[in-house]
Amino acid sequence: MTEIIDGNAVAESIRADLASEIDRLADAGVRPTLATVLMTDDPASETYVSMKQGDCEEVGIETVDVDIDPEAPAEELYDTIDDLNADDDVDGILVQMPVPEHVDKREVLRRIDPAKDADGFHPENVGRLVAGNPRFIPCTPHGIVKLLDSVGVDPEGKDAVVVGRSDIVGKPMANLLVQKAAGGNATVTVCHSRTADLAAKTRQADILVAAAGVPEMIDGEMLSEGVTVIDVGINRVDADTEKGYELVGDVDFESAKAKASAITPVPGGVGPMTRAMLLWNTVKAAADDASVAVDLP
Ligand SMILES: Nc1nc(=O)c2c([nH]1)NC[C@@H]1CN(c3ccc(C(=O)N[C@@H](CCC(=O)O)C(=O)O)cc3)C=[N+]21
Repeated sequence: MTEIIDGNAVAESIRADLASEIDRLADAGVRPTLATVLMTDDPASETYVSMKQGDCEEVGIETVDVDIDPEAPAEELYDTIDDLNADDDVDGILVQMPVPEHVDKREVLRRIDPAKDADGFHPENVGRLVAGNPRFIPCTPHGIVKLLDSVGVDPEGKDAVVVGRSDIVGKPMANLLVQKAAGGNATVTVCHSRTADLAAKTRQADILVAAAGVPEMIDGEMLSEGVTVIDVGINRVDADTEKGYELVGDVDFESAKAKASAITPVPGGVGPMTRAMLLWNTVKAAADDASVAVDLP
């Protein structure tokens, strides 16, 4: 029987644990606050940001919600970041990606105070992760480590194959899987659009993480029996539904499920975990700032 990994349930349990740590912080007079900055009209981005705000409300994290006209000069975003950095009430900052073309994305990531970097994308935090001394771990790969743990899959000694080398998922995922710490000690192969004979690599996988952003590119033919499949893809494809689209992953679910011992669905797999670990980073930022000890899940 293939286990369907329930990201909603794991995320719910992490939120419950975080909520009790947030109560503990409240006793110490600390109220974690996350600022979200949205500089786009993209409906998917708007949906994600409003879901993140709903999660915050559920666990007792305050939110500051900044909307910037996508046509505004880049300086407006840079100034907003400076203001949020200087605001003692703000613990975590998230600038929703992608930002418009005329904004320098690298400048955005550099500009966020690394101590408030709820995404873990600042070069200092990336460096710390690679050096084996992480502070904020990027939310999607961090959530995937928790999902593997939830089904008792320990990466140690296993062959892990990551498809996709993005800065926000593929690269930090590979780093976590190879690190000398819990959730790591795997043998990691990172594949991408220039990989020759992708299927030969993916068939080696005990753990397959699909994060290329290409709908259903990984199918059962490319997998070996017993693999654990983690599907990071959240692709909106046109469909005859009420919303006019449906969500599909980077994995062809049915054929992959036939080979897998465990697999994440889309939706309801990795997505909810990305949001849960954003809360985790925000609580950590607030606790570190106030020098209050917390026991994070
Ligand atoms: N600075 C920044 N940080 C991010 O973490 C970030 C970002 N920018 N830009 C966009 C991506 C995408 N992302 C998602 C998170 C959760 C779901 C999620 O919860 N999905 C639900 C369903 C969503 C739906 O119904 O549309 C699920 O998979 O079950 C999706 C996508 C965070 N991102």
